[in-house]
Amino acid sequence: MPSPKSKNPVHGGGSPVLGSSNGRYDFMSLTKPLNRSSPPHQRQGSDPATARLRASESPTRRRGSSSSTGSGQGLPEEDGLRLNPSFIRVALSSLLAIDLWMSKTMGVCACEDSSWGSVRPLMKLIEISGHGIPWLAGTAYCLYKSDSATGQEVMLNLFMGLLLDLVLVTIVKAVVRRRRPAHNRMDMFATFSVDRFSFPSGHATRAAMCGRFLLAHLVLAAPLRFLVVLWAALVGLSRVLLGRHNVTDVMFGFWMGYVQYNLIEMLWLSPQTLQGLLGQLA
Ligand SMILES: CC(C)=CCC/C(C)=C/CC/C(C)=C/COP(=O)(O)O
Repeated sequence: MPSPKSKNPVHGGGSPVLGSSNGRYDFMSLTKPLNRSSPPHQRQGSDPATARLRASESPTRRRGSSSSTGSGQGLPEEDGLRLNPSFIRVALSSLLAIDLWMSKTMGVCACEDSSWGSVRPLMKLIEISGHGIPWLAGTAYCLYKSDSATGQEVMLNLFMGLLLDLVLVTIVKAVVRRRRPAHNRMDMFATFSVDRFSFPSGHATRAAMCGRFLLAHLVLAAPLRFLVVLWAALVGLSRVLLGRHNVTDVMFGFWMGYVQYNLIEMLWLSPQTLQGLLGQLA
């Protein structure tokens, strides 16, 4: 049965607020109970004695109660609880709208005809510098060429980190399935089918993870450290400028890559661990 509020939402008294009914946003009362399905005589605590008892209960117990008194005393709390999901939904929708608007506005290199179309080749060069294939191939080459045990250990862990990154990003993309921005041209080099999804940006996760890895294990000189940070930031920025991603894809990607580096440190493969693993395999 349709709720009387959805028929005439503003006539409920109290302050109207946004809420969702049947997937559409309606106005709801802040001061009237929402559940009208049970008749008033079946509601708990409708007699004055029970209402007094309930009023003396601790806030925690009152919060746990699922009924409305109709007296107005416990209502703001209960309504507050009911309103939270709607508020979160409205906040998320607003954030999403801001994200889409910012991403579209910033996608100034999305194609040659775009306002910054002339910078597109440079952005695509930065894109390749954060691609998985050059990173995996370069790390494998350094691992092969390295003649010190420390060098091999570092390169091996970087390689494992890059594989871990590919797996985690693939899983998250497959679960979230967020489409790339409409203004993106799908002319990326060497992509998997899951790369038609945009959340999170694989380039951003790689840039953050490899950036942290380089700073912690390989790059010591201050100017070079600055360049590493600049490179990671440019990789992220280029994803939005090229129209490949929304801003939130890149921000989440940076966070995910940052956390992935912590995972590499936790799972760090020492030469002893490696020898043990290889020994078990042999
Ligand atoms: C050896 C092997 C399995 C290599 C795969 C490397 C590869 C194709 C990585 C995909 C890189 C890519 C296009 C990621 C998408 O990045 P977004 O920033 O657009 O999410």
